[in-house]
Amino acid sequence: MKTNVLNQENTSQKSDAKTLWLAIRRIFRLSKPYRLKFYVATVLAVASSAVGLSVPLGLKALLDSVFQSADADLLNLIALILFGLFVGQAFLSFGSTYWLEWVGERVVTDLRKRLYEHLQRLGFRYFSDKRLGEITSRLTNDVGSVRTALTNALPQTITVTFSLLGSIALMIMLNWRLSLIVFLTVPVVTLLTRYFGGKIRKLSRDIQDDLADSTAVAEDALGAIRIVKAFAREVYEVGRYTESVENLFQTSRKKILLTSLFWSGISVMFMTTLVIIFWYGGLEVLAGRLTTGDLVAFIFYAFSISRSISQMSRLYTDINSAVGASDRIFELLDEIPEIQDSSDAIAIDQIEGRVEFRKVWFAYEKERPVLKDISLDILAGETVAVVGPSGAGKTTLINLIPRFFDPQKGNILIDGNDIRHIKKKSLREHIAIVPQDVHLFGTSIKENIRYGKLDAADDEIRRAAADANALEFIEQIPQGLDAKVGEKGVKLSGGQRQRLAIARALLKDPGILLLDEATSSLDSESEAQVQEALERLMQNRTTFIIAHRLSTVQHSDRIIVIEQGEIVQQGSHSELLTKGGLYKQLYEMQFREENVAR
Ligand SMILES: Nc1ncnc2c1ncn2[C@@H]1O[C@H](COP(=O)(O)OP(=O)(O)OP(=O)(O)O)[C@@H](O)[C@H]1O
Repeated sequence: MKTNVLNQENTSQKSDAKTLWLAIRRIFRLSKPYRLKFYVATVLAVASSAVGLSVPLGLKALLDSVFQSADADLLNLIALILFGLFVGQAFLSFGSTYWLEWVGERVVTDLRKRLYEHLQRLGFRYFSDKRLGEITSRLTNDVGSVRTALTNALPQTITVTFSLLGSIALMIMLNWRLSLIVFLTVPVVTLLTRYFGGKIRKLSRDIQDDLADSTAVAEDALGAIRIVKAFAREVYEVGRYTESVENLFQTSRKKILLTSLFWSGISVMFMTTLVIIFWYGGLEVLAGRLTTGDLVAFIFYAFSISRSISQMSRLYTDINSAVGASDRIFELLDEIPEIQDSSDAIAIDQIEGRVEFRKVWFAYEKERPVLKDISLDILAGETVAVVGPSGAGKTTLINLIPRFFDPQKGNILIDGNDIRHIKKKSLREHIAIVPQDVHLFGTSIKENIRYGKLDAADDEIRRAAADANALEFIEQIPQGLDAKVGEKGVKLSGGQRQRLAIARALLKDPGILLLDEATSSLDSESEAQVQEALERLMQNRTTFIIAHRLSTVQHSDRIIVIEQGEIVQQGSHSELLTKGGLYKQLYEMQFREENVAR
């Protein structure tokens, strides 16, 4: 039983060391494009430590010239040389610091770009499973840790190892018996480092998780500030945030405690060793086996060894911290985008707009199909309303057309081409969505409309705004089209935002239009204006409309009724009313409710 536990510990230590090593290699690989600069900087840093190593020898010569040879000229010369060495060291260290930091910042910039690009490629599923704050935390906080590993930890490891080995060699040359005392501490330090290193790495990952968690909590609440205020939940939200940052504090405190304990332990050990060296070295000088210069040089090397070993231990903890954070970055970079272009995917220039669903099955989670055996054949230019109870699968159905998700079974075709064989970018160029909850970017109204066609000229934008019934209200705003939209468009009403979204879609001029409850949250005056704009937008394109209010979809060419992921009815409004069934029930229920409301 006991051996089993030991074996397990052994294996986990080995695999720990392996993951650590793999992560370091991966972090190091990020600097590949700047390898030359990195190597130059490292060589400069090593040269600077080499100069540092020669300083005690200079001091020894200086002291011996005074105490043993009593030679003033030699003393002057050595002092000059020492001064030269210090100046040289300063230059070398400037060069190495500058270039290492340069490489670090460069790698961080590249990594941020790469992460962001990767995030943009990931599918909907990834974003619906994660909180936004968690993702942004990776872009900001975690990337910073990789920078530390690359600019500080890795190069320092090289220079510290160099100066450690150099000091050891020179020390043995000076007096091997005295050196033995220093070496006795090595196994203890190694054991301590291994023990604390693993724990610190785990805590570092926990810290990054807690940090991400608190960012997510804040972003959640600040993003929904209207709801927070409407429910007067400011104090509650402060409480939620406080709890998460306090958690972070507790984890950080544990890490600080462990790091400081470890550090102080090492420090005490080395100071004790130094005292022993002073004492034993003094005895050797008294016995005539060591000169004063030798002893001073020796003490310098012992200091240098002590500094190198404690630096190494610190570096080990730093690297462990960085690896903890970098795990999260690499995890994100390794996430494979769910929706990818197949190798034979084609780009399409123009589309007619015929949409076919062939026996389509879709599930978000295994064994729980949300769409079941959907078959549809929609003609180009047709207006199709998708109706049904809440949770029936309406949004899911239209989300499959731009490939936000891929069905598990069956195919979707546009103009006879399976959408899996159309380049994703090209497919989405031909589809526009007007959702219920319009998102506006924090730029100008003009830029928000231009999002539909990035190279649109100003007069095209103006025309689109006019056709979307938006120009009138835009012109009442002092800066007009150039007015900035507040974060998430808080300065505009729901109906105004809808009309900007319509202008955006008009500019895009897509073959297929998806309207997801576009008018459901508007009052009747706003709705009339939006409805009119929508009708203009729907002309000559295949349109799918999801609507809860059936009065808005009566004039559609076809109404599809979905219940629990299945198409239960389809036909025109009058056909469905005559046939009876779910549509008639839903319609009569709403008709009664609207009459009561009046
Ligand atoms: N990202 C998701 N992950 C897991 N399940 C989901 C996801 N999105 C939707 N669902 C589930 O799939 C089902 C269909 O959802 P969908 O949004 O398509 O319905 P809907 O008919 O548009 O509903 P509503 O009219 O209320 O908007 C629901 O049971 C919903 O809980």
